[in-house]
Amino acid sequence: MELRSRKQKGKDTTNGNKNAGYSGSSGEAGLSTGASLPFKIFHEYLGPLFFCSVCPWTTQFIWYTAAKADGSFLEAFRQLTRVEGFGDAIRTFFPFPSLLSVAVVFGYLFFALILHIIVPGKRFEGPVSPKGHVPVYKDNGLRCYFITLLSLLALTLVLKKFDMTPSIVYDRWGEVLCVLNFFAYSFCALLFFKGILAPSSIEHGRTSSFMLDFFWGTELYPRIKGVDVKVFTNCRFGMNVWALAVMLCTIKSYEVQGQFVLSSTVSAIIHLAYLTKFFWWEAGYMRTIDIMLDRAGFYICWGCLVWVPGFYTIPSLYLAKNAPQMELAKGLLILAVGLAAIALNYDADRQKQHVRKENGDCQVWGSKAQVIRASYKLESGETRENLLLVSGWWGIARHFHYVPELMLALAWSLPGGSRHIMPYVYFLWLILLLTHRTFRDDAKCMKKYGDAWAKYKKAVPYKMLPYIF
Ligand SMILES: NC(=O)C1=CN([C@@H]2O[C@H](COP(=O)(O)OP(=O)(O)OC[C@H]3O[C@@H](n4cnc5c(N)ncnc54)[C@H](OP(=O)(O)O)[C@@H]3O)[C@@H](O)[C@H]2O)C=CC1
Ligand SMILES: CC(C)CCC[C@@H](C)[C@H]1CC[C@H]2C3=CC=C4C[C@@H](O)CC[C@]4(C)[C@H]3CC[C@]12C
Repeated sequence: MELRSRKQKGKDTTNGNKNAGYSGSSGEAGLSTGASLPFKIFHEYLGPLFFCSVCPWTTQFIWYTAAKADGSFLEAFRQLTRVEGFGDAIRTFFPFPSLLSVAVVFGYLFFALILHIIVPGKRFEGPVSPKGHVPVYKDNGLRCYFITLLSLLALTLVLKKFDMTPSIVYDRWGEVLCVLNFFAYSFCALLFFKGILAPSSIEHGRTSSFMLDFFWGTELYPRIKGVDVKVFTNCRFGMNVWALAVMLCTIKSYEVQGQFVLSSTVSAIIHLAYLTKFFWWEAGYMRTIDIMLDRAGFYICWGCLVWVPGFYTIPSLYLAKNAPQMELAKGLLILAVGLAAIALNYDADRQKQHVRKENGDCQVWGSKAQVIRASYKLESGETRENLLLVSGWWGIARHFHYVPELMLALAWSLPGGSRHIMPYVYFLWLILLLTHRTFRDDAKCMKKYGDAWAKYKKAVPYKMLPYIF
């Protein structure tokens, strides 16, 4: 069972726009009163409405391109122009789910939930929130991940005895995404009301816009029956389904080609190394923007329930049917670059956390860690202190660790070759997401640390790449 939060459940109906907390975890989505009206309308209504309506079409279109148009967006668009009216478009891109697809989705949701509840893990605390809430978690991510992957391998062997294959899920991917959409939308609606009517902690609130509340969420750390919602949607569901999808696509590629092809195998190994690293470091993930800043709304929850399975899997979905031949030397080089980038990205995340754990009393790259002691205030007025690392990876640029993140994404896309743009779409998306994130994080830290952050910015002036950005 998920451990209970240390802080007592509390009520706070503060308008999310106007919270004065250090990080704006409750108010970050809101606007300062000085924002112009068109911007406010876009930010609070049109933007969220756009994402909530366009994103499901995007993931279905991706599936359609991989499954029905040989990975060619041009061909998929050509076919799109042939559909007659909105109803026909819906039928084409949102295939009516079979019983099997419903069983696969709900069966896996149930499996993941049970696993999360019964698999033991060490208790640990997340960072203190602006209102003083300290979320408590159990560290069982890596165990759940390995059990999940082993279960798929066992299932594959059992099905083989009956001349069946789990890659049937790949063949029904369009339907699976439809079921996931249905579930994710309903779940986000439930979370919206839960955050207003029965919040799990003091970190909740509303803005003046219903659309923004649905998109961004009404609660930062919701729990249902003791289970942390974001741990479940982001880690137990999203990241595990990503790994399962990579494996299913590799099995599909094996069936299509009659052998393991180097290109799809290299891409799969880099993916699985990355995902294993993620679960190894899962406790650290509880200290990132997704958890500290983003509430449990459409963005994070629908994102991890549908966008991760439907969009983050693009290179694998493409390679399942279109894996090109690749020379051994090229494959090994890509593999080496991908694994090195994963190690580098992990080391940067680890370095920052290690220095804080040791209170700066440690070595970074062979010399004493250079730090800025940054104080910040909780909404209660209580003052706390955090260390900002100024040496090591964090002295090169303020988000230098995003560079290896991009490199590894490129490494698992390159095996797709140069016939189509499709395998690179995830990489292109990641450039936008991470660039935007450097601005979001700067704004968040400036608000939290003030002068200390300004001092860090002066010492480390570049956001991601020295002399460039
Ligand atoms: N594939 C994907 O879609 C994405 C992957 N990622 C990956 O997820 C991981 C986490 O990234 P992300 O969530 O963006 O968060 P970061 O790891 O960049 O963490 C940001 C937080 O770290 C703290 N911090 C910032 N600078 C310093 C410093 N110099 N010293 C110590 N602490 C500092 C601040 O939090 P505090 O309040 O504690 O001070 C800041 O808000 C990365 O590996 C990233 O590459 C990230 C985004 C998308
Ligand atoms: C509504 C959609 C258009 C947007 C949804 C975005 C989210 C699904 C993603 C936003 C940030 C992403 C992540 C952040 C950090 C991560 C750590 C990394 O090691 C693994 C990946 C990830 C968990 C990643 C997952 C998707 C997001 C939450």
